[in-house]
Amino acid sequence: LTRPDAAPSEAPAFGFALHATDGTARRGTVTTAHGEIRTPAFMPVGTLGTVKCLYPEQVRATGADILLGNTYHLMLRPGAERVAGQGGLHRFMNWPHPILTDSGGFQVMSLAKLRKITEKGVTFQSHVDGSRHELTPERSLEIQGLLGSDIQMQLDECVALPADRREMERAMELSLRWAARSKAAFFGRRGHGLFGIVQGGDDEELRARSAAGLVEIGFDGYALGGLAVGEPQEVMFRVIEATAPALPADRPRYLMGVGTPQDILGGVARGIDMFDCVMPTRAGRHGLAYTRYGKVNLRNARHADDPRPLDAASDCPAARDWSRAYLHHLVRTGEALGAMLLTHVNVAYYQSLMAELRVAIETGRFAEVKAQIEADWARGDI
Ligand SMILES: Nc1nc(=O)c2cc3nc(NCCN4CCCCC4)[nH]c3cc2[nH]1
Repeated sequence: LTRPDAAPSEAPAFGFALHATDGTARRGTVTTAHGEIRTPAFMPVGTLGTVKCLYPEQVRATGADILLGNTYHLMLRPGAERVAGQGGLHRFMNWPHPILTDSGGFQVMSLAKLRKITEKGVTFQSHVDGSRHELTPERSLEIQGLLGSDIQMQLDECVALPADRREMERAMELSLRWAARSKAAFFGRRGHGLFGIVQGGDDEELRARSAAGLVEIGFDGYALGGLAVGEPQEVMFRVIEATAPALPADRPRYLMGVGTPQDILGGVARGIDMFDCVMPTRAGRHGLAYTRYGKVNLRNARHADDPRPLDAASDCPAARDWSRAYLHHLVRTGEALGAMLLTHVNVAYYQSLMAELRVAIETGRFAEVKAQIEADWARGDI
């Protein structure tokens, strides 16, 4: 197994250092009990304690500093107390680096049945076996503590867009009350942080009230929730532009559930530090590759006799050492290696994009690097 978790007394304090800015783009480092996170950062999603189709060491080799896990899924299977009994999620999945866990509210609304939201919390039926469960701000943090996650998220309510203003206001104000309860319930072991989540839909006044309320309570970092829920990209960017400046510059900013490479590039440009999305892993299992020159659908017959790798210049073996013809064959036949290789390609591409942006901000060349990346995407895969 991996090295034993750092004893609480040795763990460094949770922190964020801002090293450089270029316009509104930021380059920083988050410090946690399980190590440092270079920002801007992309978190591969490991919902059930695994980044699907990859070994943890492969994920690490792509440059990922932190993974995302889900309270909702892990509380149902295998159960938070069971994971704690196995030494916590880091040891359970053999990932000795930082882990962030989502709080479960969003997943309940998108997956569970018979959901009921009250002031106390949310009750729901498991989408797995119909069993009944309750999540409150306090229980969500208890679960995240049992999992041992380094960055814990408050329980919140995310409304789908478009929504009417009263609905967005109600959910935002409930989330703020749950934020205060989360702060009171959070026993942050050394090196562990609690993030508040800004809500307010696409209404800039509600977003400003939510941000101000969270800053008043005080968190180790601030997430922008309620986005990537069906709104156009320009609406998401407008909300980020209205919200980011209202958040403390010396705390990480995390845009939840985002997104495509284009969304991430625009988010970094507007001052976002952390991202997560199922896109690279899910797309890999469906035969879709992300490359420097855009997306390549390996199901397409045009690849059947193409001897070229996806990207001969990549340092990811999956993008460099196999032909498109072979990848096409694996995808068409539904072979497991197809999902494994394309997941590896995609996670490695997302990490190479983040690494390129971190260097661009450090060297004051963000605008020209952004333009070159967008030109390469426009050129397309030839
Ligand atoms: N606690 C919490 N609060 C949110 O407001 C939230 C908002 C979110 N918005 C997304 N969007 C996910 C979009 N994703 C794009 C690729 C296909 C599957 C869905 N994930 C989210 C997760 C979230 N978690």
